[in-house]
Formats: sequence, structure tokens, C-alpha cells
Amino acid sequence: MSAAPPDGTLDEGATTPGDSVVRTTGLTKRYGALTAVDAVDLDVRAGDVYGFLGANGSGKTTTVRCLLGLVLPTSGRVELLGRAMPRAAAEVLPRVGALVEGPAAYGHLSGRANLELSDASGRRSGGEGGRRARRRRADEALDRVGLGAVGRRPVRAYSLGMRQRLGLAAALMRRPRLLVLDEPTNGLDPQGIREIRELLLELNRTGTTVFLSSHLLAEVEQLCTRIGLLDRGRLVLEERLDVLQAPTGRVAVETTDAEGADRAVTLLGDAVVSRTGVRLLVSGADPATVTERLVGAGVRVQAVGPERRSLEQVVEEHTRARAAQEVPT
Ligand SMILES: Nc1ncnc2c1ncn2[C@@H]1O[C@H](COP(=O)(O)OP(=O)(O)OP(=O)(O)O)[C@@H](O)[C@H]1O
Repeated sequence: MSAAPPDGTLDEGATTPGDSVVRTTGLTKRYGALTAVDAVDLDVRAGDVYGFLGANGSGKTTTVRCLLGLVLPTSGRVELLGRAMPRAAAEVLPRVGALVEGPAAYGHLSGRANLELSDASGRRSGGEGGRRARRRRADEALDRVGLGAVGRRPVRAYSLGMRQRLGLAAALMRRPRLLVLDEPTNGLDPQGIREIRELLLELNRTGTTVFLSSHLLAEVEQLCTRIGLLDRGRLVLEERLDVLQAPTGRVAVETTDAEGADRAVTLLGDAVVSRTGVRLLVSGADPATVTERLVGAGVRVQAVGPERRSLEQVVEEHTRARAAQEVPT
């Protein structure tokens, strides 16, 4: 993380890729006998689109609330943009956009008026410049999230998805260096999910680090560069997605029909690790060699390629690994 200037103000300059943007050390939150977040060490770096994964109740929202200073940890440390939270909240939070647990908005006011209000109240958030400038910023933000046409309607007439977009627009108006989103696509239809994904990727390209919590593996797989996996309050995995999904060394083969798969099993013998219908997993060979052998023997092949694990498999392995460790002996 870039060092804070000696006068104690927040460095407004861009973070360098790889700098730590969110760091927690031993972050723990207990509610009575329940440990909702258990000694979590997170390390989110500048430039990441970080997917914070975990089943319902695993502690994602509690962690996010601790990050933003909305809840005080029982123990452990939180740093945002290199500054200790919640002590530096007043300096750090204007540089952080957040969308947590359904955006709050005044129902009787229009989306645009809500944005103008939050702009006027946001300190050091670009809220300066008078009414006309605020209105222009609000209109720009509404356009970016696809609410340009309905920005003048009262928020009480918005669907959940529209409210979610409005919350994102409010977060964007801070021109944040870090955007923290808790389940951002809740209530959105597939088209809305695609639009939000595009928007987050565009923001990331222009220098915003994105931290989003989600239980939707497909969403995280399409969007994120690094993931953290929470399992019953513990961080059981933190890694780059391309590392987790690197080729396993085995070859995945799909024949056009069951007869072809039968013949492939006979031809490849012990190299076949498993078969599911017309799909085989083959070890000890590369895709080109496997293709040559099968096609040479007249087996029709639909697809051949290096095996990569899906995020679902990765998550399953790590949660199962932990469950196995806990089996009493
Ligand atoms: N204020 C609270 N008081 C008591 N228990 C709480 C409180 N907030 C959360 N918990 C408990 O802490 C655990 C973690 O909850 P949390 O909401 O952080 O999980 P989550 O991963 O965000 O789940 P979800 O996806 O369902 O929101 C749960 O068992 C929850 O019941």
C-alpha cells in the first residue's frame, strides 16, 4: 500500500497494482456463543476483482460489515486502503463505494433526487460544485447503471433490481478506489446481471478494485480474478482464479456417442481415469496424442482438451477437506 502522507490525510493518488487495498488480520466477530467470523486474514490487492464466496450463513455479510466499520470486530485488525478501520473511517470511506444489504433510499423522492442528496452529503466525494453540477453527476450515474429513463420516477415505484442499481449508482458517484458489494445481483434478471457485470469490469479496467460477496459460483467465475472462500466463519482458501483453474494435467474427451466412448475405453485402457456417459478423463497423455489415437481408430470425437476444474469443484474440495479434518477419530 502507498504510504499515507505525513500530515495524516489520505493519499489521493492511484494505488499501484498489487498494493493491499483490504487487509484483515485475525478478524473475529462473536455473537454470544456463536463465532460468525473466525480469525480471518483477507488480502485484497489493487486491481483485483475479488470474489468473496461462502454458503448462506458462512459469515460474508458480517465480514463486509466489519470492513466498513458498520460492526465492531470482537478482535483482530482491519485495514482499508492502508489505513486502520474504524479509526480512519472518516478519511477512508469517501474513497470507498459500498452496496450492502439492499440500498437505502427515500421512497417518495425520485432516483435522481436521492442521488443528488447523497452526493451533497458525501464528504470529499466530489460533492462540490452546486446544484447543477450535482444534477449532472446524478444523471451520469443513472445512465451508467441503466436507470436514465426512470431516474425521475419516485423510488417507491422501483423494483428490487432497480433499487439495487440505484444503490450502485450512489456508490459510483464517489468515484471509488474500492467498491464493496454484498450480493450485488440479488433481485436482478439475467439481462440486469449481465449489465452489472459489464459495469463492474469497466470500473475495474479504469482502476477500481472490486470486492464482491456472493454465493453464486457462476457469477464469481465469470467476473473475478481472485477468490476468498469462507466456510463456517473460517477463510479456507484465498487464491487467484487462474491458478485454481490451471490445467490438471489430465485430458477431457467427449465422444459423439456411447459406442465411441466404449471403444475409447478399450483403446486407451488404464489411462482412462473415469467415464461419465460419453465423457472420459484420460491421464498420462496430451490432447493431440489422444485425438490422434481415437480418430486414427475411427472413433468420432466431439471435444478434446485439457481438464480444468470448475469453481464448483474447487469449492467442494475445500469445504469437504475441512469437513474431513473435523471428523472425530
Ligand atoms: N446481529 C447478529 N446477532 C446474532 N447473530 C448474528 C448477527 N448477524 C449475523 N449473525 C449470525 O452470524 C452468522 C453469519 O451470518 P452472515 O449474515 O454474516 O452470513 P452470510 O454468509 O452473509 O450469509 P447470507 O448469505 O445468508 O447473508 C449466521 O449464523 C448469523 O445468524
